[in-house]
Amino acid sequence: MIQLSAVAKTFADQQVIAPTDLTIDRGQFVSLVGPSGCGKSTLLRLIAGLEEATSGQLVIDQQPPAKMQTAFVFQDPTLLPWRTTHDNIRLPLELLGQADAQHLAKIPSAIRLVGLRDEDSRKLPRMLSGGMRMRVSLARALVTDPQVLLLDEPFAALDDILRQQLNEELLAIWKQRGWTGVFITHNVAEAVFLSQRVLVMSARPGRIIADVPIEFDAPRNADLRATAEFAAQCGVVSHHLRKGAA
Ligand SMILES: Nc1ncnc2c1ncn2[C@@H]1O[C@H](COP(=O)(O)OP(=O)(O)OP(=O)(O)O)[C@@H](O)[C@H]1O
Repeated sequence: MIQLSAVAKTFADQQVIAPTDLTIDRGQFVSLVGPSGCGKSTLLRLIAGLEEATSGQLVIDQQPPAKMQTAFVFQDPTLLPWRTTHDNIRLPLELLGQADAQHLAKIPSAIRLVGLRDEDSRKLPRMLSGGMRMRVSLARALVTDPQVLLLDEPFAALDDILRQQLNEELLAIWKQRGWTGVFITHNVAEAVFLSQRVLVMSARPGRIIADVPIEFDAPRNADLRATAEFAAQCGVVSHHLRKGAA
């Protein structure tokens, strides 16, 4: 469980995040939407332990976040160009001192989990499409079996159909692996499709102004996007977004 109690963040006298209380249950998938610059990435970095709160307390399963196993996926896949798919995915295991046979054996299943083929494991990033590079980035995050997966606009650079396909695959992986997910997006439909809750932040200093439960049953697929209920949920989130940006 991720728990924030009155967590605030200030950079050089400018408050970016106003005191915020938030609880995210273990295994929940939550999206974070809000106007540009409202502090979404900063909140994610606080959860990852990459930034320290200026005040308040943030714990994951009662521990400070730096001690927990979290993994990040960014919009830019940031693959090392001289390393193959396999060796890019191997990198976090090396950094964690886990480059032993038992851990390395997880790489082929991570490659298959994200929809890549075994032969892709020998390719360099320049030989892969944008979507395939994002899959490698996702596999690199998942190979360490994180408890918390933090995703900062991972699919923003991809075309819409591929983005929808990756949304569906991400949900299937989440169901299978059960990590806690915190997903930043500017796309309301993406947030509603993926999440059990959509948190809406206000303009800076960021505050959570709405916590919208999304209760669609599994499986969530392309048919769901075409329903009136889905459009209505997107409308609710958009309404809060407009209020928060004002
Ligand atoms: N390390 C830092 N030092 C100083 N200011 C920072 C730092 N990191 C973020 N900021 C500022 O904090 C504010 C919030 O940034 P953040 O990236 O969290 O917003 P965001 O909601 O993710 O934005 P976007 O949607 O455009 O990606 C911005 O004004 C940014 O310039």
